[in-house]
Amino acid sequence: MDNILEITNLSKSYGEFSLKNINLSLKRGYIMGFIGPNGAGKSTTIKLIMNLVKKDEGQIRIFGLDHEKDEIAVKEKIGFVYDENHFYDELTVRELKNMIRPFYSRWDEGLFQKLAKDFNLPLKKQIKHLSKGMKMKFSLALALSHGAELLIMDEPTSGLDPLIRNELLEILQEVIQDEDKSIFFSTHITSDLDKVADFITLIHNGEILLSTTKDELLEQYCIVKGGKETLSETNREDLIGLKENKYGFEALCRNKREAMKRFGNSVILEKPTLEDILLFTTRGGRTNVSSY
Ligand SMILES: Nc1ncnc2c1ncn2[C@@H]1O[C@H](COP(=O)(O)OP(=O)(O)OP(=O)(O)O)[C@@H](O)[C@H]1O
Repeated sequence: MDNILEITNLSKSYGEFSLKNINLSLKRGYIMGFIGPNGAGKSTTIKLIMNLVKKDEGQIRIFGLDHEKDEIAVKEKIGFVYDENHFYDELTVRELKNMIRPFYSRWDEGLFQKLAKDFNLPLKKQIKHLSKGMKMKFSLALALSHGAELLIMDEPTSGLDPLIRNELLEILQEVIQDEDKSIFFSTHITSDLDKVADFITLIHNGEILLSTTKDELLEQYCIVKGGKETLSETNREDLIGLKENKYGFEALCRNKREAMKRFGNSVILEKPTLEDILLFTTRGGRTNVSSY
């Protein structure tokens, strides 16, 4: 297996919040969606990968290299696209591109010009006058023009209107046609991932609750709905995010076959969306989630 990103036993503590023993890996040529509610630890994990904050423990290997010791070599091949205005506001798009370009030995000016055209980037406009969607596309054009093999994107679609979001997702799908590239993409908008993600990693309270292929997740998990009388001490053990009221219950189950065996025809089994999986696994109440 050719892992482009491999995180092993990563921990980081910030007083009240801590990332606990994070393990995940991403293969070359795939898109991983990194989902979790607000404050789950997504940005912290990304900052640790980018070596913007120091880890307490663990190992992060990117392209097989250590992210601290080999930082320069690693960063040449990473495109970091994130959701804050990190640009010099007064510069124009062209001026900023010219400032960034010398830092990358593999810069491809022809590709930048092509992307600028495809994305309709206004080269003469000051950064401060770009819309959020345009800033995101500019950031992506910079990343692709320096030959990034791994795109790390922190909430790239948040705050974008549905049209621009869709456009951005289509661009990502095109990027991934090049089998050498991989994308690690954090979001709390799960519908973005329905379309593009190959793998899903879910983080909650600083812990990875699951990390697997999207198809496996959507095929194996199911929502169980039924009357209260169908719940027993044994069959409730496998239920995730169980909600009960006086009429009945609903919960998520990790294994559709197991749910069929346990409940038979007495309940309704529904196919969950990624959003359902996120909501059931992270909401209060009884949870029972394995770490894959
Ligand atoms: N520098 C810091 N010092 C102290 N606490 C921090 C620091 N950075 C983040 N935290 C805390 O760590 C927790 C996780 O934050 P993080 O930004 O990683 O979450 P997130 O999953 O990206 O959330 P969101 O979707 O809201 O951006 C939060 O409780 C946050 O307050």
